[in-house]
Amino acid sequence: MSAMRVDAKVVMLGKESVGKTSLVERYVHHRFLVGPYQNTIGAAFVAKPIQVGEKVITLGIWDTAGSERYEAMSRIYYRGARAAIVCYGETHRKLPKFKVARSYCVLQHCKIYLCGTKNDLIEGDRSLRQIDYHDAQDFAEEIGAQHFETSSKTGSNVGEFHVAVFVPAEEPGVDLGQKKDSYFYSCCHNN
Ligand SMILES: Nc1nc2c(ncn2[C@@H]2O[C@H](COP(=O)(O)OP(=O)(O)OP(=O)(O)O)[C@@H](O)[C@H]2O)c(=O)[nH]1
Repeated sequence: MSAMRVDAKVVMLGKESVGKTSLVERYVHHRFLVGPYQNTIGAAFVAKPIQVGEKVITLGIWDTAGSERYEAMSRIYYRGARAAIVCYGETHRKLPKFKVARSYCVLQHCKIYLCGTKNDLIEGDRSLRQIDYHDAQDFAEEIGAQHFETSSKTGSNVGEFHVAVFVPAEEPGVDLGQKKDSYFYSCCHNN
C-alpha cells in the first residue's frame, strides 16, 4: 500500500472540549454530530482532497487531543504544520496560554489562527459569552494570529466545501471562490 501524499498539514490545537473535532467534522463532512461528548485520545487524522483549478490537493488535518495528559504528544503532531488552528470556546473561561500559542507561531512556515468556537450558543444567549471578542482580538494580535469566531453547529465562518482551497504561492490566479472571510479558507492561503 502506498503512503498518502499530504500537500499541506493543518493541526488543530486547544484545550479539551473546546470543539476541535466538531470543527473538523463540519469542515470535512459538513455535519454536526450530536450525542455525548467523546474526548479525542492522542490525535485523529483526516485527509481532505480539494480541487484547486485543475489540480487535486490533499490537506492533512491532525485533530489533537485537548486533555493536558496528551500535551507532550501533541507537539509531535504540529511539527511541520503549515497552519496551526488554536481553538478556544467562546463560552469557556479561558483563552489558550500565551506561552504555548506563541511556541506554535515560531514554527517555520506555520501560520497561526485563533479560532473562537460555539458562537451559536452566544447568538442564542449573549450572557453565555465568557471571552470578550476584543480581548480575543488583542490576544490574536499579540501572538501574530488571525482571529475568527465560528460555530460548527451552524457552520458559521467555518468555510464551505468550495471555498476551502489551498493555493500554493506559485499558483496565483486560481479561482478562490467568493467567501474569503472563513478561517479554513484563510489558513489554507498564503495571502
Ligand atoms: N452548540 C455547540 N456545541 C458545540 C460546538 N462545537 C462543539 N460543541 C460541543 O462541545 C463538545 C466538545 O466538542 P468536541 O468537538 O468533541 O471538542 P474537542 O475540542 O475535540 O475535545 P477533545 O477531544 O477533548 O480535545 C461536544 O459536546 C460538542 O457537541 C458548536 O459549534 N456549537
